[in-house]
Amino acid sequence: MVKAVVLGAAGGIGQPLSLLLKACPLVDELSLYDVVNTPGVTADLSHISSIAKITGYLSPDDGLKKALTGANVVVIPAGIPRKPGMTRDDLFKINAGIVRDLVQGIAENCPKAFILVISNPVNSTVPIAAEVMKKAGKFDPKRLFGVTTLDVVRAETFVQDITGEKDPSKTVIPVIGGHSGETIVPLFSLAKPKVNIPADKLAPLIKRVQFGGDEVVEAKGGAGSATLSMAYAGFRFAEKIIKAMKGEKGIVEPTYVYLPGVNGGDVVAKENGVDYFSPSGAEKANNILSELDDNEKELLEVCVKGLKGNIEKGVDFVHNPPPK
Ligand SMILES: NC(=O)C1=CN([C@@H]2O[C@H](COP(=O)(O)OP(=O)(O)OC[C@H]3O[C@@H](n4cnc5c(N)ncnc54)[C@H](O)[C@@H]3O)[C@@H](O)[C@H]2O)C=CC1
Ligand SMILES: O=C([O-])CC(=O)C(=O)O
Repeated sequence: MVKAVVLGAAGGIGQPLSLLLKACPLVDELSLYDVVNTPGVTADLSHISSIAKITGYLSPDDGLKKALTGANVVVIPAGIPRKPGMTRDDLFKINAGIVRDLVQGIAENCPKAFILVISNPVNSTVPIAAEVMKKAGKFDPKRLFGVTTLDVVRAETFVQDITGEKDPSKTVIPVIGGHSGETIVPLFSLAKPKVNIPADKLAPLIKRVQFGGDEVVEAKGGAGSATLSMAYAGFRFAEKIIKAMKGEKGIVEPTYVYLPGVNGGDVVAKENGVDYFSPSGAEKANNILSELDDNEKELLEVCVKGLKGNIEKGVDFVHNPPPK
């Protein structure tokens, strides 16, 4: 029995993500929660003739509790998106508190659920979620994920200009690190099947993956950031988690996790000097750092420097919250 919950379900990501989950035959029950507009989104999706039974709640009258009770997968796209000129870290002030409070709800109502954090800045909101779960004595690092799948999807898509591959999703590109600018490290040298990227095209390709989010933010001109591609990516990751829950083996997908608590993660943590990082797989933190080429090693150094500050900021927020 799979009960999936979307927190922030009425938003730009929340709506199409809820649509994909509603249509997914692996989901038995789907519960939506938002502070606005959940009844309308729920009524609309409820007319779709798929397996998932759908319910929707607003914040009053224990809405969060009702949505979360019995959940085993919770996806969180709640929070404000960027406008042109902003960094993801600029969202911290508002989104940190939103994620903290929603994860507190998870700790109280469905502590064993898999938690998939989409809300930015992911580099900090995942440590926030971990600290909230730790404080509640409910933290299981194998059940908390920062969703970085959009970076993988972008790497697959953008490299197609070079490979000419008909189906870009058939080229597997590990993307490690975090989820903002230079903390995103695509590893084109480890692409499967191998890709030959001309020297003059590699740096712009890497930059495009790292700053792909900005491309959408600029194009939307103040109306938000990636929503549809994010819903696709969020669903792709959620579906893999559901398949793993149902016993499927061999699933490999980069995702931002608390390394010391995941299989093989302690080695990756020690080598990088950071506790939160996206290694190359969710089920097992494959240590591929020794396989990087010299350029990728340099990118990784820059990544780790950026990540350290983002992680500390998230951890500190839970233990020393700013005055309300
Ligand atoms: N991880 C990733 O790769 C990506 C992350 N994002 C992030 O996802 C987040 C959401 O983006 P959009 O859907 O475009 O924003 P949006 O503004 O369209 O939707 C956010 C939704 O969250 C709801 N919300 C706000 N506070 C809430 C609370 N306390 N409880 C429940 N719901 C609450 C809002 O009412 C709204 O419906 C942003 O922080 C954005 O930066 C966006 C794209 C990619
Ligand atoms: O760029 C943003 O703010 C949204 C995001 O995380 C992305 O599209 O990768």
